[in-house]
Amino acid sequence: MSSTKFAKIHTMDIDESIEEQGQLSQENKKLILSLPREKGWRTPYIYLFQGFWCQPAEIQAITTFQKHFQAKESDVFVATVPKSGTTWLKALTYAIMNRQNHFISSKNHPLLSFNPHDLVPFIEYTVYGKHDTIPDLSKIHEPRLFGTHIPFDSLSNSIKGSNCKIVYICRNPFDTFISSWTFANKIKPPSLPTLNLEEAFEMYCNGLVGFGPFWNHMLGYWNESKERPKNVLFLKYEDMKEDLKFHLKKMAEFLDRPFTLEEESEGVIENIIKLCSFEKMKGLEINNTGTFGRNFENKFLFRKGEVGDWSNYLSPSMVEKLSKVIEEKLGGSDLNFRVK
Ligand SMILES: Nc1ncnc2c1ncn2[C@@H]1O[C@H](COP(=O)(O)OS(=O)(=O)O)[C@@H](OP(=O)(O)O)[C@H]1O
Repeated sequence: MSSTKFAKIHTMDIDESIEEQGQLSQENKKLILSLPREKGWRTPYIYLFQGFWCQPAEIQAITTFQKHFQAKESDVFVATVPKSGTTWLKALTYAIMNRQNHFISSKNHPLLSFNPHDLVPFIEYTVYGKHDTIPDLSKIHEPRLFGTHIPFDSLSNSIKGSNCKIVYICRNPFDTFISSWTFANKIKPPSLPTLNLEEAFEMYCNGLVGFGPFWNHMLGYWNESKERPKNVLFLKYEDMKEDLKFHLKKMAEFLDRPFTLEEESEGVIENIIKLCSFEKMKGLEINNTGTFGRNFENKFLFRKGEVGDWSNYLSPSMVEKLSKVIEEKLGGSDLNFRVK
């Protein structure tokens, strides 16, 4: 594997978050300087890169990933809109994929001692984001499981051209917004002021949010799931909440690991549901003490886990405005959401 040298940048001409987020190569610094930027949610700025908004360190990780990642046919990606059920979907996918080696009812199941983000690492944070050399992925046990928030169009060509599987989840934009806003204020550096609800809401409605606009993110995977249903499975948080058993069976079939009749009669599906439930995961020691990604506390990943909590925050005029945005941006597709 080749290695890339990342030079430490000592300038104030981009923004301080670049220094905070780590080292950038000269090439990436030049690239970032050329991009449109706007105020960020938990970094001073976010940058418009390949049609979506993200932070400098993410841009560097994504460009390295795009250049170097070689997909394998057996790879599985858990792709998500941030704050739409990523942690839950990673846990469910891991449990399904590994149930021959890790029995769901085992007291030593990895999901009892590791946060799902450690078991299914993010491409743009953990796999490429923390390295100043290109990571050697050749020794990872197959099938490899990765997570990502990267929009479909920006996945590496090797993924788009391969037979690997992508499980995607999104969530109604009202709850996704509240989850994103509360999370951003919990994990932002103390140097940044608290982001108020109204300001964050305007940014969200204008598409200015990490990996947004959210409508483009959803439509990219939605369209691909229709074109290549064997490769992209499109899920919604609300549907999973409503009937998880049905969706677990769908996921297992999509991942070529259907539940056998014996497994069904032994209650394997119900045990996966319990193992990955909000209450179970929130109660684990690892999820109260550990950290993930860039040292964010695991406990912030588990807030309420409900459909409809937005109604405790948004005014009628905000609801009207976001409904209009959703209609305008997604109305032409047959993609819609249950919001309560
Ligand atoms: N097991 C389980 N079941 C149902 N819901 C769950 C579960 N785990 C996390 N959550 C809720 O998901 C929201 C966090 O979203 P993500 O996991 O996508 O966050 S992240 O993008 O990975 O940071 C966040 O939603 P809100 O509670 O509405 O903020 C979490 O509470």
